[in-house]
Amino acid sequence: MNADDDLGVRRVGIMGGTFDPIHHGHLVAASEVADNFALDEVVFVPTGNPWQKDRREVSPAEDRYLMTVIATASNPRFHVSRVDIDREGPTYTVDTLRDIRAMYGPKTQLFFITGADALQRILSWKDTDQMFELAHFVAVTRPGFTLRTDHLPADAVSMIQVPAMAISSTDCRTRVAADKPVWYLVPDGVVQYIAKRHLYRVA
Ligand SMILES: Nc1ncnc2c1ncn2[C@@H]1O[C@H](COP(=O)(O)OP(=O)(O)OP(=O)(O)O)[C@@H](O)[C@H]1O
Ligand SMILES: O=C(O)c1ccc[n+]([C@@H]2O[C@H](COP(=O)([O-])O)[C@@H](O)[C@H]2O)c1
Repeated sequence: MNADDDLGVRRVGIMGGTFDPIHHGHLVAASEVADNFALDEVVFVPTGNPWQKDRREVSPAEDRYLMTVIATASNPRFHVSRVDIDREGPTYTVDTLRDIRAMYGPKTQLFFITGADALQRILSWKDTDQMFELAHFVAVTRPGFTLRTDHLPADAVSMIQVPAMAISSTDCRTRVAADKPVWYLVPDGVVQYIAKRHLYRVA
């Protein structure tokens, strides 16, 4: 138990991502941050309209949402929120944080989890000053990317080292398209969901 528990403050992690598909890199990142920051829970938030991704490549939101539900179902501290997929327009993290805060109430401390690659682009996101006021940002290491925070306000971001998972959603999609396996890169249920819905097949 930490000091915040005594005051009734709930520590909630937010793992935002396009999750097309969700893979073990996402799950390890969330689990490691939950452990390091004594989080009560982590809410996975699939994007609605990820405006910085190439839209042609993004699968329907309901497929990405369901894969996220399947991947997180076995962990009692992992949850999935529809706030970003149910909101119209481009997905901005400042809106995600406002919506989650409204749902959880003022006695909540929010921790937004992000990989090293996303952190490099974070100053191009919308309303970053407000974003940094709404949550503490936790950046995790990712193979192939340098984790640095010298361009960001010192007290807004923490960095942690997580076990290296050289997995990306892009690589998973490419593998499925080439008829190569994604077993053990993504949870078993997600492998089966991809096959059932014929996701990432070229024809
Ligand atoms: N292997 C990984 N290790 C650590 N963090 C990761 C890893 N993969 C993704 N992340 C982080 O998870 C968040 C969501 O990532 P996203 O859903 O875009 O997956 P992705 O693998 O980067 O996708 P894509 O290859 O389609 O760009 C981002 O903050 C990203 O930096
Ligand atoms: O707020 C923004 O402008 C913004 C711009 C790009 C990405 N994000 C968020 O960063 C998270 C990871 O995004 P992505 O595109 O790497 O899957 C996800 O929660 C996005 O909503 C947020």
